[in-house]
Amino acid sequence: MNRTELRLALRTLPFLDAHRAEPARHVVLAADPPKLLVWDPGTVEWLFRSDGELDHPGSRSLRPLFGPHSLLWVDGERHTAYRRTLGPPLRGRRLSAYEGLIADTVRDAVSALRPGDTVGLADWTRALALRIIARIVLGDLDTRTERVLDGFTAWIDDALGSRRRTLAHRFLRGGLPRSGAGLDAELVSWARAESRPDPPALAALLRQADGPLADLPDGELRDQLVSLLFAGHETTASAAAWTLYRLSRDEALRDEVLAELDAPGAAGRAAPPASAVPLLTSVISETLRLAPPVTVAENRRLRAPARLLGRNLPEGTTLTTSIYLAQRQGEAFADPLHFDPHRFVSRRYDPARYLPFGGGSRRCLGASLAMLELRVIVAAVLRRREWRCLNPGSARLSLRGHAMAPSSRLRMRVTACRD
Ligand code: HEM
Repeated sequence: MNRTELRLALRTLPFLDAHRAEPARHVVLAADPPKLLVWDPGTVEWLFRSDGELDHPGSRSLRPLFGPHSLLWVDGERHTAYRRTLGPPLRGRRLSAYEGLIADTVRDAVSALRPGDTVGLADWTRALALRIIARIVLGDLDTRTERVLDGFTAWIDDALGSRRRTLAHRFLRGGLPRSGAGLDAELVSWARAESRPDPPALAALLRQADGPLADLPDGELRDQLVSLLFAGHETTASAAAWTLYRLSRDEALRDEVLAELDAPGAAGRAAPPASAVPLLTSVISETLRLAPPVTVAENRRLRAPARLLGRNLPEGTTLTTSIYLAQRQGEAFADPLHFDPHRFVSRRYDPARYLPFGGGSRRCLGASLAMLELRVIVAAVLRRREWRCLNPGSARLSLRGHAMAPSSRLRMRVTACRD
């Protein structure tokens, strides 16, 4: 790791902010083999369009956590088979089958919030999002599986919970802590157990898959479970926390969103459709713009030389798209550092400039699920509770592994129940 990469690893956000106005819209991180961080829209568009001819090697920090078989970095027919198995249930009409399960999980979490309670916002949304994705991936929860989730959380906290510890693990101890054979075995046995048939647990769909995914070995199944649980909760939790925080700080905006939730089309629906709540959807979109939970898309590596960014780049070059910087450019977003949800109402942005879920053939598999969860969580909290932030000074962007989450110090005090 050279000095530029070290600066990026140690002081990520200051490093990125310092390059925001860089006219070339890329930074060379390493020379041999070349590694570039890019946010030039033409290059981002090319990368997404060329995805089928690129390798996706994964990142140094996440690869050891998710394992070598994770669908995040397999390529070719195995990757296609994973997307064909897991993609359709997570969008369109099949996704709505999970609405009840999501709404029930959110209802229980909100019911537990009593007036006078103080909660760490990031931890609260993280625990909730993990319960939701665990029920979608693995099936329903009982006391034994609750303990498995506790073990999963303890492991992820150890690996990523503190930036300093994460860096110490990586640089001083030779890598992030592994999940351990016990936790892996428990996850696999949960995934292989009979689960509710409807809506199906994603693990059951993997168990029943044929073609390249028939008879998945335990090790490969474990990598997909960890990948789905992790990718499916840290991200959504971060977006939920930021959205709830923004709304708690802006009463007028909160009242506008509440009025929308009371209007025909949304009233009485725990999972209001996006079309019925355009302002709420815009608040979420603007939150994902300024605080993208995933700051960089997956690494893309050239299999053949290419001319990009005015340079001749050799085979083996790694290009990493900076979602954070792409979404803070003034030519696409007027007054780019200002939080303004109305910029998203009845407006769509170029997918190479607004890309919280990445793009191309690796675009986030859970994008529609995440947006649905966010609508359900925000609608339930706004309708049923009033709370205020006790320490807005802690509402700074901070990194947790690759995810950009609010600091775990950010606390909310529940002031009233509306039920
Ligand atoms: C707000 C929430 C979320 C955000 C911002 C987010 C963002 C992303 C991004 C940026 C990528 C990389 C895309 C690329 O490189 O082009 C990705 C990949 C992925 N995400 Fe999400 N994600 C979210 C929620 C979820 C959820 C709920 C799931 C659960 C299924 C999920 C599963 C995945 C998977 C499996 C991939 C790898 C796709 C592939 O390589 O084919 N994500 N996500």
